[in-house]
This record gives sequence, structure tokens and C-alpha cells, in this order.
Amino acid sequence: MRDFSHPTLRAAIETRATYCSANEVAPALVAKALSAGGATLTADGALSVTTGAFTGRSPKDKFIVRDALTKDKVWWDNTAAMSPNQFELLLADASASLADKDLFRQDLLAGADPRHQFAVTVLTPSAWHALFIANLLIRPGDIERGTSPAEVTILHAPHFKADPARHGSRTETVIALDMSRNIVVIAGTLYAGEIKKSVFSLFNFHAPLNDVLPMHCSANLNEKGETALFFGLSGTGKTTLSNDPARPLIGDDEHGWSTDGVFNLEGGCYAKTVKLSANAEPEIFAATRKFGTVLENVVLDPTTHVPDFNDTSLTENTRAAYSIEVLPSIAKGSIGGVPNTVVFLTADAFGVLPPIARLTPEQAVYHFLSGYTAKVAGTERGVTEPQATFSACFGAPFMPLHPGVYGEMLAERLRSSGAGAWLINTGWTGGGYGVGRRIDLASTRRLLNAALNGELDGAEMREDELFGFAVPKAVKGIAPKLLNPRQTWADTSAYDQQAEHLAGLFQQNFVKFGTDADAAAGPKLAHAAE
Ligand SMILES: Nc1ncnc2c1ncn2[C@@H]1O[C@H](COP(=O)(O)OP(=O)(O)O)[C@@H](O)[C@H]1O
Ligand SMILES: C=C(OP(=O)(O)O)C(=O)O
Repeated sequence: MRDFSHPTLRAAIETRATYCSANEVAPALVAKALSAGGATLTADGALSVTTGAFTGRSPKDKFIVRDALTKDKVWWDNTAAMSPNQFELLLADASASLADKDLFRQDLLAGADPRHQFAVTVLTPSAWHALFIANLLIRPGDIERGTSPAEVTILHAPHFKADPARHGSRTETVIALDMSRNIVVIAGTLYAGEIKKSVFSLFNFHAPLNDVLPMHCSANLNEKGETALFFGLSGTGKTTLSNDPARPLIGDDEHGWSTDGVFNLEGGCYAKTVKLSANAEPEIFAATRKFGTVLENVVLDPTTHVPDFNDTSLTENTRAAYSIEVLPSIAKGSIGGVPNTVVFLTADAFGVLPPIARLTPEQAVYHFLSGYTAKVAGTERGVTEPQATFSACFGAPFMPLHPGVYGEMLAERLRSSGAGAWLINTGWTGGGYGVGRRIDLASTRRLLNAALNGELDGAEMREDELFGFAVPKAVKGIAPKLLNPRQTWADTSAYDQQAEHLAGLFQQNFVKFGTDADAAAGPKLAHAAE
């Protein structure tokens, strides 16, 4: 990454912002957030905040500054371009809007591996957002500071409304990323997820240049210290399934795979809390009760201030943001070796894919590039029920380079590591969304563990006729019917039709970046998609 330099912003950061050292962050910012109003302490001492209408991410509000560095590199088809002049005006106007405000500054680090670490400064008028990002990234002092002088600066102006005519934005909400100077401006949205995903987006642009594969995945270790990765778009189970007391957590959501192994980009977790229960997800539930945890859009009982995770009246996208340190089982230094297992999590809203399938390396790359899943209600504004989508690399909104860049890096790493690859459907069975049901978490966990603990090595498999991947015929503790989705549908011909439809969608989607060789690892159809 390059050095950041912007005199006005630099001066604002140096002269006006309140600075908190690592160990005083939580008490200082919780107190400030409470005195600013709009925040409440839960019965257990977490900080609860609501974001009104600004409850989710909107990929349409994202802009990238097109300049000499990014011009030929950025592929991001869902992201609009902003001219360097428009960005400069946005930066100046957003900074000016904060001129009479108390600002909170967080100087943090991203990248647990010191060789790939960079400094991130966040400047915000909102104490709870400052606490959020302090929870999510690495606080200096938590690990040894790397030597890289690179810096990212995020100006967070959540109440500033962009002017489309002046700033070139689509609406009053804008997340603009200048990848040459590593400056981000976030305006017109209170959704805290934008801050962490901006850091991730910058990382995804720069990391391949340093031979690091950036990944939208969670990661954990087994008792032998072997690393497993869990890729998936929001809501498919990265956080939930990687939380397992028997498997120390490397990280929750964003990682790099360097020549030496895997490192967490962050230092915290951003868990969905919708329908969270102490029984099904005890570690995450316990984390929601810690001092310093930020609960976003979780409804509290007005008298007792006990969170009601079943109340989705504000949004489905209710969240808990906490430092990874509050979890009972975490990997030392948030790093792991070269992965042994790679899992792609997909929430199939059509109810067609089996709950688990083993992939060849070629199939793994095909599914990684395709990124088939459903957008689950809530995370993205406007999505109220599961919607089938192809999100390249299971994270298209955050991947600025052509998916082929990441795909080639994954292919090379799968080849050299010999890691096994699995596709796990955490979505629907017995019919699509509205007819069938979401596969229960206990079954998904059982299947995942069977894959991770070697139980399925040498197990008898059937080759799926349409998709070509290998599906186990029997897994201990799982009804055999569940393993074959066709048998879970009341109407098998409806299943066949839906499966062909989905296979056709895969083929149509793949045309945009697949070579013939890659496409051969995809579904086989008698009639190829036009
Ligand atoms: N079979 C399943 N596997 C994984 N998660 C499930 C399953 N069924 C329901 N869920 C729910 O789906 C959500 C997954 O969210 P999360 O793990 O935070 O996703 P991500 O980290 O990928 O954004 C959680 O609320 C979890 O309880
Ligand atoms: C925070 C987000 O995603 P994830 O659930 O994958 O962390 C997001 O997409 O805004």
C-alpha cells in the first residue's frame, strides 16, 4: 500500500480528535456514547444502539475513485466510478460538516501477520462507531506492530448527506474509496458494517500485489493445529459455524492466505444475532453479554434491558460487534498454517443443492468464481427474503479486481497445499424458500464435523448427475434422505425442473469469466445455456 497523505484531513486528525489508548477505549467510548444519547446499556452491560432507517449495507452506494492507479484494474461491476475531483469535493464537504463536532479517533491495525499489516485511522463523530471499529480491528499493543508504514484513513460522516449533482453519488448515502491514497469517506449511513468492509475492500485491492489471497471467510484450527476456511456471503454461516470451542478461532470474516499460511485481517467479530439462542450458539450468546460489546439494532425489553433476539421489528440484520478476545477458544496470534480444508458455504434458496458435497480442485475454483448463494434477508437494504445470486468469490461487493485474479490464486494454493474442498448448503431443503425449510443448524454442524474430522475420507459417495460433485451416501447422525435433496421434495419432477433451472443459471453466469476448461467443472446440461 502507499503512504497516505492529505494535508487537511491529516491536520484534522492531529489537532481535533480525541485519542484513547487501547485499554481505555471501552470505558471511555461507552461513557461518551451513553452521554451522547441514543445508546443504552443492556442488563449485562453491553452497549445497545439503533440506526433508524440506516440498517443495512447498500452496494449501490459504493463508489471507487477512478484514477491512474485503479483505471485498468478495477472490475467491480456493481460499483460506480467517481472522478478524483468529485471525491475531493466530497472529502472537503464531509470534513467541513464535522468542523463543530467532537471527533473520536481510533488508530488501529489490520492484518495479524506483521509482514502484511497496515495502520488504519478512523475519524468519526460517533463514539459507538469508534468503539465498533476498535472491537473489530486490532488494537495496537494487542500484537506486535508490523513495520509497514502504510496507512488507511477513514472519514466517517454518518449524518452528512451527499449531493448527487455535486459529488457524483447516486443518493445521499455514499461509501467512496480512493485506492491510490487509501482514503475512504462514508456518509449518509449509520450501518457500522460499512467501516469494516471498507478496510476489507482496500485490502482486496492491494493484497494480490503482495502475493496474498484476500478472502471473505472465517477460519479455525483443529486439535492438530490444521487450518480450515469457511467462505460465504453474508448470513450463510461463517461466524456461526466457525465458532466451536473444540476449534480455536483464527478469525470471523476476512483473511489473507500468504505463502506461509492464513492470517486474520481483523481482531473482532460481527455476528448476526437474529434468533440467537444460548443453546444453539453459546459462545456468541455469551459475547453479547460482555461490557464493550456493541449490539446494533437489537430490541431491548424497555424495563429490564434484556435483549430480545427474536424481535426483528427494526431489521433482520441485528448484530453484535465484539473483540475476538472475549471468546473462550481462539488461535494464538490469529494466524494458522496453510489450510487443509476449504469449505464454501452457500444458502441455496432453491433447495436443490445437497447439504454437503466434496469438490475436486477444479470444481472448487468453479464454485469459488461462481459464488452461488442467496442474499439472506437484512444485511443488504431492500432484501426482505432470500434471493438467489451469484456473488463472485463469495464476496463480490468487496472484491475490486477481476474474480479471475482471486480464482487463479486460489487454484494455485489448492494445488500446492492439497487442501480438500467442500460445498455446504446451509439453505433450503424439502423445497425452495417458501415451501421447504432451512437445514437445521445441528445437521449442518454434524456434516461439517464429519468433513473436518476425516470421517468422510474413503466414505461411499454418489456422483451428482447434474453438478458432478461427490455426495456422501451416509453420514452418522444424519437421515440418509437429507443427503439427497430430490428425496426431500414432495414432487420429484418439480425438483428436477428446479435443479435444471439452477444448473442453467450457473452456466449463464459463468460465461462472463470462465474459460472452457473452468466451465467443464460446472454443471452438465444436455442443452447448454444460450
Ligand atoms: N444450517 C445453518 N447453518 C448455519 N447457519 C444457520 C443455519 N440455519 C440457520 N442459521 C442462521 O443463519 C445465520 C448465519 O449467520 P452468520 O453465521 O453470522 O453468517 P455470516 O458470518 O456468514 O455472515 C445465523 O443467524 C444462524 O443462526
Ligand atoms: C457485514 C457484512 O457481511 P458479513 O455478514 O459477511 O460480515 C455485510 O455484508 O455488510
